[in-house]
Amino acid sequence: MACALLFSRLLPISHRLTRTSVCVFSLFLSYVCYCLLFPAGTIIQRSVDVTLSCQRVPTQGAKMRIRKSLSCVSPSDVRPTTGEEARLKGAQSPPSGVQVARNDTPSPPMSNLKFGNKKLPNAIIVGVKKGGTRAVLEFIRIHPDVRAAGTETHFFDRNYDRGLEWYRALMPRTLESQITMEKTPSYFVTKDTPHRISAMSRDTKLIVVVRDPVTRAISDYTQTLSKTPDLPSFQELAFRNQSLGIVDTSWNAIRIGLYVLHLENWLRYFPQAQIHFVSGERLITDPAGELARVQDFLGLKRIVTDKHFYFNRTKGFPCLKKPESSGSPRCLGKSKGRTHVQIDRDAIEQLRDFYRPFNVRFYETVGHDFKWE
Ligand SMILES: Nc1ncnc2c1ncn2[C@@H]1O[C@H](COP(=O)(O)OS(=O)(=O)O)[C@@H](OP(=O)(O)O)[C@H]1O
Repeated sequence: MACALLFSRLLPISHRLTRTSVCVFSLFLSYVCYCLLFPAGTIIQRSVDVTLSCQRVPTQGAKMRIRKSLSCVSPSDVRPTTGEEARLKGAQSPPSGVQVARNDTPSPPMSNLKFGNKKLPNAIIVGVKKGGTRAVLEFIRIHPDVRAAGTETHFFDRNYDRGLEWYRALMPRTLESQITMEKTPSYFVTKDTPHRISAMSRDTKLIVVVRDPVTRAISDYTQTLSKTPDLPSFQELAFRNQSLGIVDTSWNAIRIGLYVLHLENWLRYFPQAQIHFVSGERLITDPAGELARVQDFLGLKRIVTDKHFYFNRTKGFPCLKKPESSGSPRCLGKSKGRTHVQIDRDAIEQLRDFYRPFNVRFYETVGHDFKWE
């Protein structure tokens, strides 16, 4: 418009052009100036680019929708990203040509998102040796909210000096909703273990699988004999003087069965409500019933039920229809459910007499009669 006014002033007045022709000429000059300042097609081309960028991205599924929104952002929309967005970007890189501001905050690796983190156990099967601890662990770990260390860690009795991080590293990865478990049966009879577990966490839930101490001692002896064939006889180890009925309580196979004495040590550090006792006998006759109580104790939904078990006649024990690690039925290994060494009746009766008062005290303390007679 300024060009047009200037031009009209320069025209000789004598030409006496009409007002209308000046206006038309001014408009023409305005158009020429405009075209010189803004090359043709610039605005049109840009708007086409943005439209194509959005159309190229498929729109099925949530991830695709997120990608679409990223690819369609205008530069003014670009801003530092939140952790969640950064993770999404890790999975889906933005399309070429779209500049997205980088977030320098490291996002968790995808492996963490997929498998969770290694956590110290929330619940530990602390005993007793030969009580049925492996069966309880294998049965409870088919629950989707339970993950367990496969092998016995012996952290609180043999490896305590290695530190909690060493222990944590042995644990499986768990999601926030899952609980971590391990089993080491020797914990129950190790003096230092209760206070060490309580130092890790006073909230740790404890499970003890108990079994008739006489049968347990024979099972223990059978296992040792399988590894040490020249072992003295059961009676020689169990009694200081069998004719007088004096039992050798220094022999581990006998000592472990004095449940009430070991329990007293645990009760100095943990309230009884935090210790759950599984009957080793009922674990064989009614695994689903015992597992229902274990799930209740752990605050889990009752998912492991009688549908998960079948009785294997050859093995003579309940087995899993579908264990955690595979889709086929599975019984516990050969070392679980062995034929016991024959022990004479008198020795068994003497041991029953020996254990009776300890058993009664144990029943009274835990408020349950296990009927070991
Ligand atoms: N379903 C099933 N299958 C096989 N075995 C079963 C099962 N349920 C309980 N049990 C009993 O578990 C006993 C072994 O106990 P533990 O696993 O605690 O032994 S160990 O301390 O880990 O060595 C083992 O003891 P033994 O019979 O003396 O071998 C079994 O009686």
